[in-house]
Amino acid sequence: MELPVAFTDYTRSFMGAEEYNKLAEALGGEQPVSIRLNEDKLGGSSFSLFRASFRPVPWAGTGFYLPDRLTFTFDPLFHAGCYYVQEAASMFVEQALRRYTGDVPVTMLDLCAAPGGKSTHARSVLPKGSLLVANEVIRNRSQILAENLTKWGHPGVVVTNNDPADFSSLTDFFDILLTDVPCSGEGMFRKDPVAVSEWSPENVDICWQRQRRILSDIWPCLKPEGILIYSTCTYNTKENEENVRWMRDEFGAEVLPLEISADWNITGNLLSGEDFPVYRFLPHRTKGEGFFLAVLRKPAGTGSPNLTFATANLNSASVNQTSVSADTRRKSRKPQGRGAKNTGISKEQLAAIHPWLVSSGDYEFLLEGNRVSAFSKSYLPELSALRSSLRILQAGVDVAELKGKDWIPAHGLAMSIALDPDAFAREEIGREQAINYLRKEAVVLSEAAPRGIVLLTYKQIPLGFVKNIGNRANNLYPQEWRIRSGYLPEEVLELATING
Ligand SMILES: C[S@@+](CC[C@H](N)C(=O)[O-])C[C@H]1O[C@@H](n2cnc3c(N)ncnc32)[C@H](O)[C@@H]1O
Repeated sequence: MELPVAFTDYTRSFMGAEEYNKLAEALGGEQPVSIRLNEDKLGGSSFSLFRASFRPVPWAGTGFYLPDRLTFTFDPLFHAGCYYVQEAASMFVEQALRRYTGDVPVTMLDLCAAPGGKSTHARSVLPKGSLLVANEVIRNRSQILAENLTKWGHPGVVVTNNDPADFSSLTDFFDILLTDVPCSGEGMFRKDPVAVSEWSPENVDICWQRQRRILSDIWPCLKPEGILIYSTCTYNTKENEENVRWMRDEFGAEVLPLEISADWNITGNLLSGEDFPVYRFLPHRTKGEGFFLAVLRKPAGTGSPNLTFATANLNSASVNQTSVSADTRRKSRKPQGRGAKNTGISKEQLAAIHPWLVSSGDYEFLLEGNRVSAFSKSYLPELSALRSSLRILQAGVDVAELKGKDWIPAHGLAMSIALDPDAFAREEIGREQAINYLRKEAVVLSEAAPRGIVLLTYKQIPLGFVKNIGNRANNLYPQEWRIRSGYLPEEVLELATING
């Protein structure tokens, strides 16, 4: 691989020639393939099977290296949210979450979340009863984020589409912040040739300045003693150690250690004269791409400082917009609840869909026009506060839409782990039919199949709904998520096959 000369010179200067040469050699080598399984959907037995057959990613309880790339697009279990294809090093976020969350539910913001690798991961690792807000500033990427989180199926998620500065009124709101910031992407050189062609020293400078602006914007939203996890997929110290040092000095943050095993071959601080704990993954030492992570704690009892960060090159957004106190926030706009007025939906109609969720009493059923979603009652004040400042794409489980007199269950419900398994008639289908269904083509079920709304399953995992009218079944799969490729590879390597 031909690397930019300025990158080579700079990286060699802080890594040393020997280490740099090994890195450069590894960048020309093969990329490992890794996935993270969804324990909530697959259950325990899949994990033991995988552990017996594949090498686990040592720092992630549900991560595995695969010998070959699965044919993800044509694997129904991929579309059903049973696993996420994720680069192994970035699964290290799990160590930070496990070390600094206990058993008590937390409110977490994943600020730069699309396409959703770390959000889906965090959602699997956070203490039970926690709320995750997953945000992405770029509109079309936020749709992909929402899709991936819907498929992952956890009900305790809000997806937003905002700039970091839009969070400014949510002071002292989150217990955990994850800032997996946009970066110069040196750690992706092996995976993505575009990252090499787009690299320049000027871009590194733009990146570290943008990262500081993002951090300044979001820091006030962290509660005192809250935890910020900072990560990049780049090697240079400007976007890594120097930004962590800047947060330490500017915000009074404490840089925290993680427990790691020597076998993981993680590299520490490479900034001369500093030894605060940071965690670097270098591809010649660990099986994965380049990754950097540090954990910082906000000092106790400091009200949020009014931080501003100005850069010469960027339009810096001020964070000093009008702030509301936590009390005022809690009194703000209440989401429309059960039996809300002016929707034309009666309490009786709404009651008919409550049994579709397990523990339905834990949820508030929220109406928007003819659509109903279910959101945890424990987080309604937080949802109100989020609603008052952010653009929310989805909150909780999308349950159903009333069409005429009939409730049509939403695809989000089929994907959700909150779905009551006995709520709908089920029909198990084979691979070919599953692919047709995911292409949103017509599906014909067996003569014996039940009529009406039927939940299709593949290997007993819910794939989505159809309305079976006998000679055909109307496909209720979301049009925008359908498999567009008409091509079907002759040999398909899917999770179900390699999982025995
Ligand atoms: C490294 S990627 C995130 C990857 C994601 N965390 C995951 O694990 O799948 C960084 C994200 O930041 C978003 N981004 C770009 N500019 C941004 C900005 N100014 N503020 C916040 N996020 C930004 C990008 O669109 C991108 O989705």
